[in-house]
Amino acid sequence: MDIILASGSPRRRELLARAQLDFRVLSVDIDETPQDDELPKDYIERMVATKAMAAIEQLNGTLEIDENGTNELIIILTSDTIGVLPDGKTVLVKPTDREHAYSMWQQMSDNIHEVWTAVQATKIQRLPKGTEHNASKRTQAFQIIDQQQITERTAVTFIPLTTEMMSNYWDSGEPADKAGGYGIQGLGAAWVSRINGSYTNVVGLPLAQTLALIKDMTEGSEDIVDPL
Ligand SMILES: Cc1cn([C@H]2C[C@H](O)[C@@H](COP(=O)(O)OP(=O)(O)OP(=O)(O)O)O2)c(=O)[nH]c1=O
Repeated sequence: MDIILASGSPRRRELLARAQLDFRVLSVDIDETPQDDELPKDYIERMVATKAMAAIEQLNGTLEIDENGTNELIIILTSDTIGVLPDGKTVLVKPTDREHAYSMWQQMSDNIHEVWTAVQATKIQRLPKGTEHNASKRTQAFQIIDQQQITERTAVTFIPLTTEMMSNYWDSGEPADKAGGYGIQGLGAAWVSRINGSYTNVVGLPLAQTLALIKDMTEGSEDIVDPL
């Protein structure tokens, strides 16, 4: 069973590598803009599903890699991390600029927010040669045979933040590509007084839960993946 981590996040790659299983990485690029009034649950589930479809599209474009018909079953892992404010509605994504980061941090200062990471495992099978079909002029070489999603939540408490702290942190460059504009694994750790829940979930991939998902999806098959 091939495992593909469809993610451009170096953090996710590092976390999954700790499980010592073989996997390939594919970068996907999708529009991550939340829709108006989209609830966190709807947004995060839409994100992991859209990333999975984008990954399958990319695989369709690289047919020659699997031309000899080996590795017919593939599990694609996609993931998305957001912050959610105590109102249960406000989604914290990656900051678009300094002002956006400040406005998120002001709401997180001296407060508890949740970090949610959703993971989707999509099991696909390569169609036998000659049975690929055309949909919207693109050759579909795979069919989805199973897909499961999990969402893990971790409560994170921030210390009170001053404007100077926010300014210095933004200037470090660390916040730009991270949900809620901070990295608990980096300088952002100094702002976190407490967490309740999975640490790896905050960093972007709840490792134990992701491995359980992979195991569950491969159970009963010839090559069950049982990491560590
Ligand atoms: C809260 C928090 C988030 N993050 C990161 C995890 C995710 O990489 C990122 C949220 O953006 P995502 O859209 O979830 O992921 P991504 O764009 O980095 O990667 P891809 O979509 O290709 O899988 O924020 C941290 O690294 N540390 C933290 O403490």
